[in-house]
Amino acid sequence: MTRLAMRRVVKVGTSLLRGTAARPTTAVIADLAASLNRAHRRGEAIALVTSGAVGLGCAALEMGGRPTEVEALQAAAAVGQGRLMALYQDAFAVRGLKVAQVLVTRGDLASRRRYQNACRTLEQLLAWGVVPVVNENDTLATDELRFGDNDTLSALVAVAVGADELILLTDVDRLYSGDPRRDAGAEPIEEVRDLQELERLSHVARGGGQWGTGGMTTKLAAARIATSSGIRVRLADGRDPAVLDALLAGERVGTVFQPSTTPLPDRKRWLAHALLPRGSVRLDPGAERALVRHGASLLAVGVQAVDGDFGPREAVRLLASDGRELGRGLATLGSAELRQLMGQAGVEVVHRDQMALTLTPEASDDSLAGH
Ligand SMILES: Nc1ncnc2c1ncn2[C@@H]1O[C@H](COP(=O)(O)OP(=O)(O)O)[C@@H](O)[C@H]1O
Ligand SMILES: N[C@@H](CCC(=O)OP(=O)(O)O)C(=O)O
Repeated sequence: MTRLAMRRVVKVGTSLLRGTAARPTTAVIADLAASLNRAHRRGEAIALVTSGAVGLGCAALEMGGRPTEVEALQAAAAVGQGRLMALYQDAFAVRGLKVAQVLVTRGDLASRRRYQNACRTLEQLLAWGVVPVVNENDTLATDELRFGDNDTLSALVAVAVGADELILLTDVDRLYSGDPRRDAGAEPIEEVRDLQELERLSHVARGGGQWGTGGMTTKLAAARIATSSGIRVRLADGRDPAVLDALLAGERVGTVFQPSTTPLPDRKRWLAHALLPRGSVRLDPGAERALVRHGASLLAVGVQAVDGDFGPREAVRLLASDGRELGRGLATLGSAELRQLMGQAGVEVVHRDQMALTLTPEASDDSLAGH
């Protein structure tokens, strides 16, 4: 069935939600509700990914800065998350819109079953015209199973709902060639056309402000996940309420990251981006060419090295001989057995159907040219 109405995921960062003396958090959320309501009335489906639990918790607890200890962050999030939802609920209710709280951890989305569950629940909420308000379950997430920033989470939510567009609202008006806070000569970048250009820009990204977590680094990682899944990404300044209206009207504001014209199919999106790799397998140039150019399965004969400790059917990173990530997949063999068998002919390591490559053949050709 083809969907006619636009489907968008809007991510609102901590830097924005904390508000300022001139525009407090309640005003930020009221403006968001007004803009999203206009899109909703046009029949568009919207999911919101919101930060702010830790920030609002800290404000409620009258802390001067963001604590560094995990317990304090998790406890502050428990205080702030309820407040955050109350603010959204009130602001949206004024306009007759219903919201739903959805809290997830990285571990939830890495499990195929729970990921599919999340997809179904989100789909049901959108079908009811309810706005899902998604955040990481900060209070329970453990170090190895957490996102930490909401950029990556928002990209996976966009993948999960099959969004057309992901809008990242933050406190800077677009991507620059350096952090504009520190580098006055940083040049604006208005369009990133494809994954290769995105890879080339990875060095421009720096960390975030005092309250934000990932800065531009995680926004570019989110753009990589979304665009390789066929989702357009727009990065813009949410401090001016008119900006979201302009974005929702399709106007060119901020930086646009164009979607891949050859997006990964559904299941492979999950394989490539939601799975948590337990180790990595390094390929020789011949194996890289066979996978990237010819869509072949990975055989032990092309494996140069095995890192980490993984069992059969667990996720691994597939690396080129120079360390570039080619993609991810579910291993047929565990790491111990693979170490014994690597270099041998006729042994399958990752079947092509259980593998998602995120490096384009062109980018691979560029780097293989030296071999
Ligand atoms: N290349 C860059 N272009 C634009 N902003 C950058 C860049 N590198 C770092 N930044 C910083 O990233 C910040 C936004 O990230 P962050 O504070 O994590 O916000 P959020 O809470 O919205 O995710 C900006 O305020 C800016 O100072
Ligand atoms: N889940 C956290 C948000 C983490 C965070 O700050 O992310 P980001 O807004 O991407 O810098 C919270 O609600 O406080």
